Amino acid sequence: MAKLIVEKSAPLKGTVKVSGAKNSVLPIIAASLLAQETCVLEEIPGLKDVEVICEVLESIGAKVNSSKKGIIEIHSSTLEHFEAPYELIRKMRASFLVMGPLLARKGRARIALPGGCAIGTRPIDLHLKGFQALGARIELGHGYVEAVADKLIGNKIYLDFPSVGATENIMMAATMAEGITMIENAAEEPEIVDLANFLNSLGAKIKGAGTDTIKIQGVKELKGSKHTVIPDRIEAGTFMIAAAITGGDVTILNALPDHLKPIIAKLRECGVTVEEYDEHVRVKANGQVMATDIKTLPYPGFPTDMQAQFMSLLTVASGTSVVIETVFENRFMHVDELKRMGANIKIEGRSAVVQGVDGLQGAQVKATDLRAGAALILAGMIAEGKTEISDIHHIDRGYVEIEEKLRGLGAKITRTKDE
Ligand SMILES: CC(=O)N[C@H]1[C@@H](OP(=O)(O)OP(=O)(O)OC[C@H]2O[C@@H](n3ccc(=O)[nH]c3=O)[C@H](O)[C@@H]2O)O[C@H](CO)[C@@H](O)[C@@H]1O
Ligand SMILES: C=C(OP(=O)(O)O)C(=O)O
Repeated sequence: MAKLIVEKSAPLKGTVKVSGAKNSVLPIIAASLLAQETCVLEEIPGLKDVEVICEVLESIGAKVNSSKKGIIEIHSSTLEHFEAPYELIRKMRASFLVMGPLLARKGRARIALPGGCAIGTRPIDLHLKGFQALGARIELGHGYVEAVADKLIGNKIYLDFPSVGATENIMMAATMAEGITMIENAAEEPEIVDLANFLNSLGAKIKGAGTDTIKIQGVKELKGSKHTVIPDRIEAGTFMIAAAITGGDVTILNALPDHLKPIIAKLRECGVTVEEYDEHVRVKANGQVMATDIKTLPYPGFPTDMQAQFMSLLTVASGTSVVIETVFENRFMHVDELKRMGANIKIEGRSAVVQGVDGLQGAQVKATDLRAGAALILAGMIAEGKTEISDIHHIDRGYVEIEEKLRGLGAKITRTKDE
């Protein structure tokens, strides 16, 4: 299997451009199933996950044209099937996001249960609770969940936790339900706002996205539209840490400071300079990084998807940091790998206590999940010697041309070919 080889690099310098957001594009592609006319999506990142969701759409009967780089055209006027098989759901949990649109379009959806993954058990109870509240009957069996509804009817739905996926799935299902749906304790992530903006461009009537209460007035039909996906705030955050950890000075283009508030605040607490502009940020290191504490929370709190990368930075900070993971119950898989590189980290329940060390050493390590993989690249750039990262298919799920982009900033990183 291919590996990434990372060597100790000079301070990163220069400019890098962030791609469209993975976590926006996946629900938006799923939402295209709701449209009777063509949808044209722009700023599409060339990611493995995007290929998988397009395969899911095609398996349902949508026509997907991705011949132009960065643009996808989707035609969903006729949908032949209402089922997404295990082979596709297994590849990517976010495939489950086709359930809401299929239920709205076909009155029926049969989707393989996604199951857990390296970062937690990741149940879908809140998605199902929402569909039931809209009038769907839910049946579970043989590893599949089936939802059926002659007609969806708007309702008030309170989410026990502001789940991103549940908010998206319910919002999509409700676009064509009869009457008004209110989602309370909804997720407030920028990707929810992007999805709502896309749905509204198709003719949906959604208000309040980006707050904890989303109101959806059902409409009869959705048309087509053209939409540009927002920048990936997690990719931007990863480059920000890359600048900070190597003692560099990097300008990150296509990065919205408004979406990066907790990352900017925490980097400043570490003593790093962050300059904010309309659509870019500049990150400049100022010598030794200082320890700080982090607690992951739903947006606008510190994102769980940046926890592993920030921890890499804290491994070499002066002093002791505490990192608390509250969103996923098992998102510390990178800790053992960082410890193999000489980090001093102790896990106590949902907290990791990171005692800064003078330096890291290169080692053979494994990307246990997407962001764990990104964290190891960051650690590899400051470690003495060579770091060899295996299982990099996880990294390719969420980062476009990561080694080319980092090399453009002066990093020493190469990919070995598949054996
Ligand atoms: C494709 C995508 O957008 N992925 C993101 C999305 O994942 P995803 O949408 O899966 O994350 P959720 O916000 O749903 O999950 C947050 C927490 O809620 C729990 N939960 C969720 C649904 C449910 O029905 N029941 C339940 O208990 C989960 O197990 C987890 O502990 O948001 C996460 C939290 O910001 C990010 O880490 C992921 O990168
Ligand atoms: C956890 C992540 O993604 P997904 O929900 O697609 O697994 C992530 O992007 O870090």
